[in-house]
Amino acid sequence: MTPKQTENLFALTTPLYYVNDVPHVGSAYTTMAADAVARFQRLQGKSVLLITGTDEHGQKIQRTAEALNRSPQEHCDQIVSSFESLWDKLDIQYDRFSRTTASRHADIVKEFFGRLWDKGDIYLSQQQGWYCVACEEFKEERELISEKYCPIHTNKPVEWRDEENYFFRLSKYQQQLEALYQERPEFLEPESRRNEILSFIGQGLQDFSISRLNLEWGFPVPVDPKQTIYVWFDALLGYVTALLDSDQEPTLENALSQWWPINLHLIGKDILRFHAISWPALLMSADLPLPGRIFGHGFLTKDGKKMGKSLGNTLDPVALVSQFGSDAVRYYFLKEIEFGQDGDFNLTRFVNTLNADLANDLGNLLNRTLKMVHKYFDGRVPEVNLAAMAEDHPLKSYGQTLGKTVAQGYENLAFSQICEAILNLVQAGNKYIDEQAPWSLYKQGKLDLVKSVLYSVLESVRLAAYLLSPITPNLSNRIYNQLGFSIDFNDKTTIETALPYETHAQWGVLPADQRLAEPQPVFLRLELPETLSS
Ligand SMILES: Nc1ncnc2c1ncn2[C@@H]1O[C@H](COP(=O)(O)OP(=O)(O)OP(=O)(O)O)[C@@H](O)[C@H]1O
Repeated sequence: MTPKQTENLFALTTPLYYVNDVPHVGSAYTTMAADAVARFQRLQGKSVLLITGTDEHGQKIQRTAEALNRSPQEHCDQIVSSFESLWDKLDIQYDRFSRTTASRHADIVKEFFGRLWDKGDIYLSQQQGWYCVACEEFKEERELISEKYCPIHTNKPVEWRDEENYFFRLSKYQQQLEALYQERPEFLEPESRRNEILSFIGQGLQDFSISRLNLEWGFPVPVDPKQTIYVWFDALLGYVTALLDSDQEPTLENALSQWWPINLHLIGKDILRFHAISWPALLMSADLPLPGRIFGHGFLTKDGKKMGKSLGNTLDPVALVSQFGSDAVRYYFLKEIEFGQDGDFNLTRFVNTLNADLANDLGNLLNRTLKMVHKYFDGRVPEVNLAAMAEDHPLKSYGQTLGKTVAQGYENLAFSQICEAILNLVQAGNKYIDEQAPWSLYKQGKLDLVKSVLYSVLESVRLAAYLLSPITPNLSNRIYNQLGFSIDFNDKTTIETALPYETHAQWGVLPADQRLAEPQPVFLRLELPETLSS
């Protein structure tokens, strides 16, 4: 296999979402995080491949389609379009949308199955156990709630299964998996998830079935077409199929030639075992290198329960975006729920956070400063001697190190800390301008001081807008435009050259004499609605 050709590539994935229903804010959560990482990596000059898509096979989808009187394919097509349209509304810049019903995916799955078969890692045996169709997963009896529900889907009882299936020899990879987690602790984050998986592996891994009888909706097992390939076997390989260019022959060699191994899989903790145990073991069996890193984040909850399509307790992201805009939704979820932890949604907190952080602290600071620059300096960035500014200047000293801190935050997927660190600069800007009172300095004729104060505040707002741009690209665009730049954070073809991190994440980038636009509110205050409507 050709190793990854250059360090300059960064491939990442969201889960391929089940199409049992339209997406909800939970599906959006992982995708917004993935998009923020992808945008940050582009600013770092990387060529990025952001993969999202849909998992369309299996009993869960077949039953959903039957209940709606649609053919499974027709059903999948309808739901897929709602995912695509939500990603557009949320400004998600994905590069590949992988559908597991694509014919090229069938070729990849067949070839992969063949590798494992030739290795002797697949065999026929009897499968007995409790199956949760909503998870598409067998459950241990001890995991069940009231003896019949899986811990997540407490509205759909598990079903007893007793059938002959093909099995994958997971147990053979027990030691290799243990070694993986010992040698590469960063393979799975956060630490709490890694501990959970280590304890699961420590109990002893069992082989698992990778085919189903009496299920039409899926790919036939290549060696026995009466059986259908298990949805998760096929879904995980959707990440590999997505790596093919549209004009490439669907072979494993082609798929793995450029972007493999994928750098980062972002998932929710519900699908942790599939990614942290089954996926590396399947890849080990196929003699393929493993992905760089998996991050299993927490759940958005409603009344303490995971929001989900199967439970039906979801929040409609389309309604949220229509009412408040995509930046607001992206900022709120990434800032207010620590990535890795669970968090409940609260509409009042949503409105208050956005008004406080983006409308007041950031937006007003820019607005009032711009007004003064228009009044005192004819709307041009005042010229200052940056080198002469004291090293302990509160904005300069913080601004000089912020780019590094924030880059570390994006690498660590610490979105909440990133927002806090940027907000600290903005709040320091507000405090500084109030203390310095440039309007009084102007009256006293201290023009050099006025210039220095206004420049350092504008530069702080610029830096904040730049560093926030992976999370709030439209707000950052508006701020940059008011500061006189004609650069588009949403143009991923030019961003690498027009807005490189190594330059724009520094302090002192705003060019003297640059003409500023007329001040306009960059983030309108939100009103608390009585209800959310689509
Ligand atoms: N409540 C949630 N909080 C955070 N992420 C979620 C949530 N619900 C879904 N996700 C994201 O979607 C992935 C699961 O996708 P899936 O299509 O199974 O959605 P689902 O709504 O959980 O479906 P179901 O309720 O039928 O299990 C998770 O791993 C996570 O990435």
